[in-house]
Amino acid sequence: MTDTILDRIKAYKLDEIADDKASLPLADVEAAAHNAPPVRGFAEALGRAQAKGYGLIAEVKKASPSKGLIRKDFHPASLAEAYEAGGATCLSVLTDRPSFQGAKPFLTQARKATSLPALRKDFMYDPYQVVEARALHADCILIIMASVSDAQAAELEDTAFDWGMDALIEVHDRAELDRALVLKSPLIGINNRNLKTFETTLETTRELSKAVPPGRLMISESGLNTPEDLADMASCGARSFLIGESLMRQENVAEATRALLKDPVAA
Ligand SMILES: O=P(O)(O)OC[C@@H](O)[C@@H](O)c1c[nH]c2ccccc12
Repeated sequence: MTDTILDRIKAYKLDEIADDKASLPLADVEAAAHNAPPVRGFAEALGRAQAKGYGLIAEVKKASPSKGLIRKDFHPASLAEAYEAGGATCLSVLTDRPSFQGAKPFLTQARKATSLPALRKDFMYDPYQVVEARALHADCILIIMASVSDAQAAELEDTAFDWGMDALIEVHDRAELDRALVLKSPLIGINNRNLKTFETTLETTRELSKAVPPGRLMISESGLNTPEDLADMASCGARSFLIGESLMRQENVAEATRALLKDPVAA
């Protein structure tokens, strides 16, 4: 079978982690994590936001493997400020370089420019990366069920909780959702994009949302473009969203964020 993009990402990520561990031992990363500013409650902020409207995790994203360069004029701190001004609840910052042209300092820069909790958006396999996320000031990490075993997922989640962070558990099909529900985290992200084929359809949230039990906080991820899309997802019970590309393509990001969050019925 030919490799999927996810297989290729995993291969270079494991090499990267080995290199990072060799140049900066875990004890040093832990020391940096201990010196990081206090955690901002990520799940708590989403819960509060969606109690009165929508929760928005706005993504600082320069490029992607499927779309190439998304935004030329790219300054993580000013983009984060624009998101906050437009009403975003949380930030997501890509730290993966080979596929997304991200960088680890982008996370620290974006978070520091706002008072919003921030997600480290990367492909996580090793607890080392979770501690590193906190050292970069992350408040939440991503666990992609499509690319980890059950044991790995539990280990990543435990490490996040040990450091006071939240964990967003990402799923794309029913089997991944069932595995995610064995974990402790209340945050379930339904990715509308298949990370193996890049096919994106909101049908994924429409279908999988039916199997998410009450008590979990559902986040619809990827391929969301309009207030009507958000209303569609909300009618399935997903009132929090992870959105990158459609906002990153706009010249005025604050204005675009505000416009996207407008209730399409009231507007
Ligand atoms: O740019 P979009 O279509 O709004 O999607 C954002 C986010 O959901 C997407 O970047 C994403 C979801 N899961 C991921 C895992 C790794 C990298 C990226 C992602």
